[in-house]
Amino acid sequence: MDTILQINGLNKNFGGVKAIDSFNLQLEKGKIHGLIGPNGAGKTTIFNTITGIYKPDAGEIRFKGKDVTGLKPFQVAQLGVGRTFQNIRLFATLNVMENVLIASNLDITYNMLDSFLRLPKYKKEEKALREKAMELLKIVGLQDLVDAQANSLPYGHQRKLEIARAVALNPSLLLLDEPAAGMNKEESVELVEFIKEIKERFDLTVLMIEHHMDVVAGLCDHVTVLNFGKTIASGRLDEVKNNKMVVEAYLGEEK
Ligand SMILES: Nc1ncnc2c1ncn2[C@@H]1O[C@H](COP(=O)(O)OP(=O)(O)OP(=O)(O)O)[C@@H](O)[C@H]1O
Repeated sequence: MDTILQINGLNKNFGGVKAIDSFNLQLEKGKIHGLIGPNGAGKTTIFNTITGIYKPDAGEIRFKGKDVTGLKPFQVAQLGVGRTFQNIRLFATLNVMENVLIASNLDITYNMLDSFLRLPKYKKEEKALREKAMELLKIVGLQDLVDAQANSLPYGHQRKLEIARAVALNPSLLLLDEPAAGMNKEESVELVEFIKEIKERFDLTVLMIEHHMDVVAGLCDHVTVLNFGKTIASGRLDEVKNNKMVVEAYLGEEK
């Protein structure tokens, strides 16, 4: 197996709160892994630590074999880790195509002069970026809305646009923070198909935080269940969902 992300003994405290307590994870390339658990369990803190927003107090994060612990967010992104946020972060007043192109622009190799003189290198790369953006927008089903302002889109479309934007950066690992939040049943069924499609098409490995168990069941090969920063179970969803600690901590809340 080819491990893409390896986390060993990760700790993060906020004052007296152990937000992450001795967290370990081994994520194999091409898998979809779920992080689940009740509110405040430490899931988003794990994402923020992987992506360099927080420095861990202890532990190690290796991405594709490289130690990335404590790197800056832009360095982690450049190495191939893309993410979305729990609260959607789009450029609200830019249109759909512009939102995707802005992300793609982190990937360009032409320089200011190429761009100013509109030299062939600039034109060629711009064309390729637009084509990829359009392809992504087709997969998301937003191809007819390229000129629509991001904040005019319905919520479900904004979530999909945010994922398209993260994928435009060419990540190999995609972190999705509650992609189905606020979606109705029909939208979350569509989302499951959409995530499967982009995973195959762009050869992604996915780590996702999700509260909708139908979405987790539809996508995740494995899940890790957290409570108060600690891993209380891990395995396939059907294996862990009847675990006593899990039922008490989280799934029990839904019954
Ligand atoms: N920047 C911060 N400063 C202080 N405490 C924080 C900070 N970020 C998170 N925490 C605390 O760390 C713990 C874990 O929070 P975190 O947001 O990671 O949980 P979560 O599992 O993502 O929850 P949710 O499902 O509600 O998003 C909580 O007790 C939270 O209050």
